[in-house]
Amino acid sequence: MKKGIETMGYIHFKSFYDKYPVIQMKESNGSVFKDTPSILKELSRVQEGVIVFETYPGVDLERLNQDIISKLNVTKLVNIETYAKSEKTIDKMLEKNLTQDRVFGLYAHHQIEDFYEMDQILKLRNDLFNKKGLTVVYGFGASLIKADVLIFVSITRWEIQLRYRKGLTNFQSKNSDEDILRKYKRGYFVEWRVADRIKENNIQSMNYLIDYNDIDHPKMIDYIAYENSLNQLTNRPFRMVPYFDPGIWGGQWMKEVCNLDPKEQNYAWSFDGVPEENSIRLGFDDTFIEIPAQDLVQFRPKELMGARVYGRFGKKFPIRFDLLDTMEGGNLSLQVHPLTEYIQDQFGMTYTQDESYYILDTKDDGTVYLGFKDSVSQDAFEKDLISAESGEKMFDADKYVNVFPAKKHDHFLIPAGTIHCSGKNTMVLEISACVYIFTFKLWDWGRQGLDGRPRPVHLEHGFKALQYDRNTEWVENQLINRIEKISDYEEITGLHETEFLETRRYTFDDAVDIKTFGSVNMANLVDGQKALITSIDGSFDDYEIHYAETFVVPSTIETFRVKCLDQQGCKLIKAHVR
Ligand SMILES: O=P(O)(O)OC[C@H]1O[C@](O)(CO)[C@@H](O)[C@@H]1O
Repeated sequence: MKKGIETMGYIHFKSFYDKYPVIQMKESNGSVFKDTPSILKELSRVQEGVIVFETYPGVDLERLNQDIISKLNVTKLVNIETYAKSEKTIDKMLEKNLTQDRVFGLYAHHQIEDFYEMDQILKLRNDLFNKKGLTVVYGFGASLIKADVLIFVSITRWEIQLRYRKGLTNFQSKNSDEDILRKYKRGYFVEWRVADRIKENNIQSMNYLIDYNDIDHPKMIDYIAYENSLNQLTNRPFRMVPYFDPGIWGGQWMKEVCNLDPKEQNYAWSFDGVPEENSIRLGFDDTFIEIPAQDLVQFRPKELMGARVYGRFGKKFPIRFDLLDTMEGGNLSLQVHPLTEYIQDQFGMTYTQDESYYILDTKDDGTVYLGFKDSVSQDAFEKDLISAESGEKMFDADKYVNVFPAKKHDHFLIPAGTIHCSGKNTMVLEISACVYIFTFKLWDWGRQGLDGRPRPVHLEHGFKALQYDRNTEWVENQLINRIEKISDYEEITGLHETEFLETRRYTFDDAVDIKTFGSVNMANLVDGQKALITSIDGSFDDYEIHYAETFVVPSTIETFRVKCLDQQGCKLIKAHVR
């Protein structure tokens, strides 16, 4: 270790991990407004007609009104949300989607019109028709009124989740103190689906987008700059902004490797490869605009993912990378994911949560629980879990489930239906299908969640998913280090034949050329301090990535070159859709 560099011992170099990646945009004819005065100057040019602020659920309407709208020369102001159906009517309408469960619902197919008293909206449309002066309509659903100037006011899913924790309510709900899981469920299964449909239906008419993630510093771009940025992103590698969250089993590794706050108790998850949850920072000179990465999936699906993948998955991004840190932490819950037919029938999701654990690091006793031991009695197993859930006794997981030692660079494949969890002292890079909330916890080791309540266990769902024939021999043969050598530097490491992702690992100390196979690729530098991604045909600028960082390569790039910038050599793992 070099003198003067402080480490906790998980890495022998100073981490270059970038927590706030900004993707620098090249010049466009579009405009960027980097603070409130410049937004006001631009919008004040509109003196007649209707400005519509279509706000994503979770945007602070009071502040929007106070800091921006009230500073315009408004003749008539309409908060569209005052025309929404009552809380009771909406709750009744959503009963089937929200269910009684704390976690799982049914994807909503509603449109924004379903949430509004449409006869009153029609009347409002008539009242506003040809009105003199400036009318401003704002709120979730404001685009029900035809705009002369349409502004999307955007915040990211992670920002919404942080606001839920501070008391943000769901749309038309007085649920400030409600269980966070239920608020998230309402967002995930209903509101975000409806909000993304509004974007889908109105993107062609959008004039500006306000990035309202930082409530004190709104920023804005016009449609040309926005469109041009999406185009640029489909032609270059990029990273999404990661976020980190503590958990009951969380560890200490990411603190050091990802440059996080050492005073936090732990970090469990990092999501950095989930467009629905992560964001992208678009760099314009000395400022940036943060947009949900989902915008790129929604508005450039074919270029981003490739025609073949788009044809198969539509506007759903299929690959997920995330980090699970149990170093000096605890075991994840013992869990299983639904089979495809079950997730389709019960929840309305089209494909399932197939997973894999790529091991980034372990302590000497790092483990992965995977598959059943031989001759397990299903009856005894279920009875023991049921009595463990009722608190009668602890569940003896080791009696039923294989526990395999895990070491750096092992790859464990976890097709849906396989009982599993990462043990403590194991640092996992999860490489999975991009479905991420359909986890049926079976046993949580008798502990409480960080909120002091037991975390939700779903035995009934879990029992329907478990595949009892996945025993020790089957797991050893099918799921652990199924490495196929392609060349001196390239190997296929998975996933299992029932999973639609293929993963390839590259070991190199100079440079490698990596094919994308007509699919979007997601990759992570799993060894080496840094590497440079370069274009073979000069179509994009060099892009530096660092140890443990995840990045995306759009399908438009057929082959990319990665140069190792570490004398000790590099390893990179990437996934594409088969
Ligand atoms: O349920 P636990 O114990 O928090 O496990 C970690 C979770 O994170 C995921 O890996 C990703 O969401 C799930 O598969 C899993 O439920």
